[in-house]
Amino acid sequence: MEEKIVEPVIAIERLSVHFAAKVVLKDVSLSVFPGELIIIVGHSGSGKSTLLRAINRLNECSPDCCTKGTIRVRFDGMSGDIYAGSISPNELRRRVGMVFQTPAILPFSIEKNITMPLKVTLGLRGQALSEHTEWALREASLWDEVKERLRDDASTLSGGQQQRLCLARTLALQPQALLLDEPTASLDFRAANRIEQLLLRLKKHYCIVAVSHSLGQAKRLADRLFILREGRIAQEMDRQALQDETMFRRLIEEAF
Ligand SMILES: Nc1ncnc2c1ncn2[C@@H]1O[C@H](COP(=O)(O)OP(=O)(O)OP(=O)(O)O)[C@@H](O)[C@H]1O
Repeated sequence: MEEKIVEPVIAIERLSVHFAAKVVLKDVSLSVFPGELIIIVGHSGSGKSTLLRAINRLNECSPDCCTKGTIRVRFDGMSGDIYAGSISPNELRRRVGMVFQTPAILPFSIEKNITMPLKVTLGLRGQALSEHTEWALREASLWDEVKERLRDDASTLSGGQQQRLCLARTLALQPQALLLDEPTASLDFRAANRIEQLLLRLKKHYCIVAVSHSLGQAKRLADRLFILREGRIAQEMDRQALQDETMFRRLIEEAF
């Protein structure tokens, strides 16, 4: 029987990023396959957030940023090198949703945090708008907690709920990949655990690249782990290496 070749959804090749004279990423290559959850770890300042931001071209918001190398994507309705000029950053960011470390809620009600981007970006109105809003809140495992208080200000939610609201807002635009920058960093154990369970469910439908400071979290969640050191990939571990305690410790010691 012919073996089916699985193509990566995101293929990063020899990516280098500078801010003015400062080299932050050097020759980074990694691929993300369908349904994979990739975790990036590394010391503070090793370039983890810069790598995430390169995938949806957010580094370009800094005028002194220079990016070299390629990032090829294969999404429904979009394929090619995102830096080659034929893909618009806005279209790219719809397909590659990003959630930041500190929940970036909008200063409106819980409901409006979802409906506003849906109206502006997808032009939804009426019944379609409310159905899609409910779908996104369910997808982020938040609906049952907020369905009776949709008109309350989003700032009245707990930190973990705000993080899931941000995730719901990202999912509402139906991305094909998710970039998560330390999604549980500001949460207590219980709230972090809820997000972890949610990510394990979501990875069946989206490919996910997450930055984490927790090796325990990486062991629990990652299909593959990448360790960044001074802007380069110092180590890659697959699920087997992550589960083998002796190998895991040896590779971590080598890389850090
Ligand atoms: N817009 C920018 N302009 C100049 N330097 C930047 C910019 N963004 C990031 N840097 C620098 O790039 C380096 C890597 O930053 P980055 O945020 O990617 O690190 P990180 O590994 O995510 O760190 P942390 O774990 O502390 O969040 C840092 O030295 C940072 O100061």
